[in-house]
Amino acid sequence: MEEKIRIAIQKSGRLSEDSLKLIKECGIQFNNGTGKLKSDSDNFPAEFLFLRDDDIPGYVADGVADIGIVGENVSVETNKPVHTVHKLGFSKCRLSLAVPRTVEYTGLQMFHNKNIATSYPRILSTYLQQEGIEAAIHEISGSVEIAPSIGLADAICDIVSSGSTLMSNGLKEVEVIFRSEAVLISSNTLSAAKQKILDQLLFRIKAVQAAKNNKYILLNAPNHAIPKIIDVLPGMKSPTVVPLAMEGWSSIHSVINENEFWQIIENLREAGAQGILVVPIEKMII
Ligand SMILES: Nc1ncnc2c1ncn2[C@@H]1O[C@H](COP(=O)(O)OP(=O)(O)OP(=O)(O)O)[C@@H](O)[C@H]1O
Ligand SMILES: O=P(O)(O)OC[C@H]1O[C@H](OP(=O)(O)OP(=O)(O)O)[C@H](O)[C@@H]1O
Ligand SMILES: [Mg+2]
Repeated sequence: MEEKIRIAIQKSGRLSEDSLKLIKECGIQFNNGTGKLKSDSDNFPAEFLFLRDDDIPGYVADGVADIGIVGENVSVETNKPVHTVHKLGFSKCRLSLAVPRTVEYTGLQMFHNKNIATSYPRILSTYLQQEGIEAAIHEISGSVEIAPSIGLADAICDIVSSGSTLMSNGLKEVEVIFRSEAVLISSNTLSAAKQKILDQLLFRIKAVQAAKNNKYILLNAPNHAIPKIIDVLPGMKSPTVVPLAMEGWSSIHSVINENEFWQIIENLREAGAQGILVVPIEKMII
């Protein structure tokens, strides 16, 4: 029988939608109808398991799943023997210490002998130990932000993204202790056949990510401006230059990175570029 890789994905929550989107962008089809907890792909050697995110590192470590998508926060907190294969760039958040808004924050020393509520006791205790702070950690599994207002703790350590949950619970963020994003994790003991499937999947993921981070650019320029424009454009190897029907003009094509996008556009205009078109890239194989 053909070998398949078992991929664990969060059933529903903050990671689910982007995880499914990434799999789809990798061209992998499967049916994840409501309530379905297991599904086979019909065009890639993979089987999907839909699980609670906290259980994913454990399943991957035990070999029940071969690979999985989880937040780094959960992977580090659960401390299971798994390998982090690749950062996926979504579900970005931070783990922060927060105190009631009315408290004047004077520094980490303030947490000495205080009671801190969190769902991340391992990450928090490692951090406090490194910083030489002795505090009591009160572990709770959810709705952590409520703890100070009901007298359960002096402070909290929880996930923050926009900060709006902290704000609506009368809290303020005072220290970031960990930054997280979704990661692909794998078992430390993959068979050679499964490793090969993982490599194929990774190749596709990297092509999808590269496409998102880059844009295809087309522009027109008078031929005398071409050397200056080529200096500005990076290109995958070097820009493509093709003559226009109009004598003395060319069309130049290249690929530019999202991060340097506006600076490059400005430089191109200064160098004499006209009619600049920027289009998204579907997949990019470097
Ligand atoms: N507000 C947020 N913004 C961005 N990423 C977040 C946010 N909250 C959580 N995450 C990331 O998404 C992961 C899953 O969050 P979610 O809230 O869905 O977990 P959960 O409630 O424990 O889900 P489950 O029911 O699967 O156990 C977190 O571990 C974290 O990495
Ligand atoms: O800074 P913010 O943008 O407000 O995001 C932070 C909140 O998001 C997460 O909870 P979520 O909304 O996923 O609910 P949950 O606690 O039920 O998982 C997290 O546990 C925080 O409470
Ligand atoms: Mg969970």
